[in-house]
Amino acid sequence: MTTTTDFLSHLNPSQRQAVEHYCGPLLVVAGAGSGKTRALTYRIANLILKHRVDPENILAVTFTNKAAREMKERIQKLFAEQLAMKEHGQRFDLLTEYQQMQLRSQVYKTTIKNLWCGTFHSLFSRILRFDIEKYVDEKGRKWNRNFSIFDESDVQTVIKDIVNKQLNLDDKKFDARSVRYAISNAKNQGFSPQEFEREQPNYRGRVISQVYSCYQDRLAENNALDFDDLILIPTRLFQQNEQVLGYWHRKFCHILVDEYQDTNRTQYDLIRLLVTNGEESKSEWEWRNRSVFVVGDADQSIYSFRMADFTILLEFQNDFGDGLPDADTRSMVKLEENYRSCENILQAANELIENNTQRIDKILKPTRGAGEQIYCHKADNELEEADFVINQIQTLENQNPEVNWGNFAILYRTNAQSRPFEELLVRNRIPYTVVGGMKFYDRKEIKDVIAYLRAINNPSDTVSLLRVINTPRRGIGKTTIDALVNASQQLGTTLWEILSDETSVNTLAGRATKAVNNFAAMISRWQEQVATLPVTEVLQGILEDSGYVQDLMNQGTDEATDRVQNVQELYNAALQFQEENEEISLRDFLSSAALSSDLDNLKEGQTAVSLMTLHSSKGLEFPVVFLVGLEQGLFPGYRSLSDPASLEEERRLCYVGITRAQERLYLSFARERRLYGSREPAMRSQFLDELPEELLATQRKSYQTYTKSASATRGQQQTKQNWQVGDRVLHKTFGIGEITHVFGEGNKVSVAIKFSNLGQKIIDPRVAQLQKVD
Ligand SMILES: Nc1ncnc2c1ncn2[C@@H]1O[C@H](COP(=O)(O)OP(=O)(O)OP(=O)(O)O)[C@@H](O)[C@H]1O
Ligand SMILES: [Mg+2]
Repeated sequence: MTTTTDFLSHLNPSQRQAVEHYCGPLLVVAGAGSGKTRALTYRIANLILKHRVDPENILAVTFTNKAAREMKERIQKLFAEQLAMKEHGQRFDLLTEYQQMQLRSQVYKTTIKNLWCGTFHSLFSRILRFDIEKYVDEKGRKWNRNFSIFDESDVQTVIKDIVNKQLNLDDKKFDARSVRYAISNAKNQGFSPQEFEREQPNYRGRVISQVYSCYQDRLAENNALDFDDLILIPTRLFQQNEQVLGYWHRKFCHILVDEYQDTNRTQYDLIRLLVTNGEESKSEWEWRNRSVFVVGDADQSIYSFRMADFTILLEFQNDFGDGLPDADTRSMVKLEENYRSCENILQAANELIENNTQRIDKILKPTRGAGEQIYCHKADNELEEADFVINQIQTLENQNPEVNWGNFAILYRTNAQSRPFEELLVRNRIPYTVVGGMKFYDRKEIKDVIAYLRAINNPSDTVSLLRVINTPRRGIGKTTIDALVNASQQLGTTLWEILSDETSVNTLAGRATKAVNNFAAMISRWQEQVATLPVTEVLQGILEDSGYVQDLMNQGTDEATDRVQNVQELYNAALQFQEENEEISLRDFLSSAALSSDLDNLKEGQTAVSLMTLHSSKGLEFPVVFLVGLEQGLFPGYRSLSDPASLEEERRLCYVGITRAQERLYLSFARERRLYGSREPAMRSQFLDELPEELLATQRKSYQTYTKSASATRGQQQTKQNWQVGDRVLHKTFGIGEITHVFGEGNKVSVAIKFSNLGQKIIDPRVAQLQKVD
């Protein structure tokens, strides 16, 4: 008979030490692929199985929704295996399908559904659905439980409106994007508009703080929150209200955080408040039956542009170990074996990251064989690079029966790089997903339908009402809408209060009176029914009543048919949501929709090539990885070339990319690239030069075939000017340097020169009047 802790045999001794840790703080630091996430997952299982912790008392924070789902699936599997032995005396995989299904559903009901496991945003939006009514902001404003979550495009709409109409600012100087970024930064640092204004030394900053203040007014008027609020407001609420904090502190006795190196200050504040109940430190006694367990790798900290701060990880032991004897030795575990990547890949990653100065040295030992060499491909341009990658994918897929499309990932620095790969994948009929690209929930038709649901759920949500009031067209024109909006602004009421009052509508809406009244009556009707009907019925009902789908069908174009299918897919999502969740009200569905991304659609074992930015690839692994666009100015990015700290961040990003690969890694760069419109010569990334040469193979054969076809389309190759790699040259400003690359042909030639103090620069020799020196 198997015991309940048998699953611990899947762990090495250090992982086991981490998993079996029960009370107090514990930090697990280790390099990529060393089983940190596995340790965290198993620890949850161990808390429940061995220490009999109620799943409701566990809070597990992951970096993506996909990671949360995977974690829950793993735990479900572990538990089902345990139950199989206990109830049937058999291994799970030997049971009948029916028995397996029964066990899984039993585990789901008793454990998984009660576990609080998700991203910071999803977990804390759930907490706000309980408690936001107890929160009061600095101006005394309140929100109710049905709050809407504004996504990026809602936020941009609101900001544009404030800049252009409310404050009459020049939208070139105060473009919505940069203003939004500044406001988001302020929020991530925990500043209210007033606090932010006090920090501003100049005119621009003060104007932005004014926009911030108006923006907060709008959010409050709409009973809405943005993504940053989902973190900031719980922090404030916890600081404001001891009882609320006390409740959640008592509830979550065990808190676990994955990817802790990418936590920002406000997220950290939240965790700290929950762990300590707002007290300075905890004595040994107070840690009884309580723990905080975080795992991370400072070398994989890649979100500093979102204010992530890996010193939070480095300070963990001081932060939470205060008041404990020998906190230093007791509260940290290091993992040193890498289980993911073949030795060559791992060695390349290790050598690369050693070039960073800001790091703590750590050991990462291979457990797998050397594997293949890393292939480095030099392409003529971005099209030929894509050609190379897709060819390799096809060849590997054809040659190996056990390989499927899901084994491949193409990773790039910026989203804009995906297009040539996508085009070739489509042309070759290879299934693929773009992770984190155009999100399903960003599509127009989905946003329209969601806006209907949001307006029903939260009638104060003017942004949503305005989106659907005349979609599909029902004869409510701009003049009527303006009149209604103006009236609401002048009276200081919500738009809905005007719309739902027939007398006001009759006075204001002119010829559109009937249409407006019908629209308002339709929304009210569904508002009344929402409490008693499942989401799917509300959705179907509003789609019929509003004529939205009918209108699309009448259009009869391919595009409209696509849109109808997407709306159908949303219905499927609602259905799935109802089947999977306990809390199935419309507001919960809207929260989950607002927080999902395409990353969620990538299911385990799915057979499609994955395309994503390096940032989205964190925590994932693939047998074959193509890391493309390794060029100076692209990766590392242009701005980081003159800023050592951000160069180190780019290097960490490269480390993340390399360590996603399990068996094969391909690196590529192009000599010339068209990006954002213009075609520019490019130079191989310095990161390539930082990798051990003996591990790299250049694919001569395929390189030659590809260059042949590419140059054939361009016509005869012209001879280069007499500049050659290795030439020593004198530049009138930068002094003497050595040519490392020659780009372009004929009179379009440019050269890369390495200057001893300045690094490499690309220069047009004619403009710079370069002179050769001996
Ligand atoms: N003790 C072990 N024995 C065998 N395989 C293991 C062990 N621990 C982890 N693995 C496997 O190694 C791979 C990497 O594990 P995991 O994703 O947990 O690493 P990680 O440290 O979280 O990586 P990252 O830093 O990229 O997030 C996974 O496929 C996992 O199943
Ligand atoms: Mg991990």
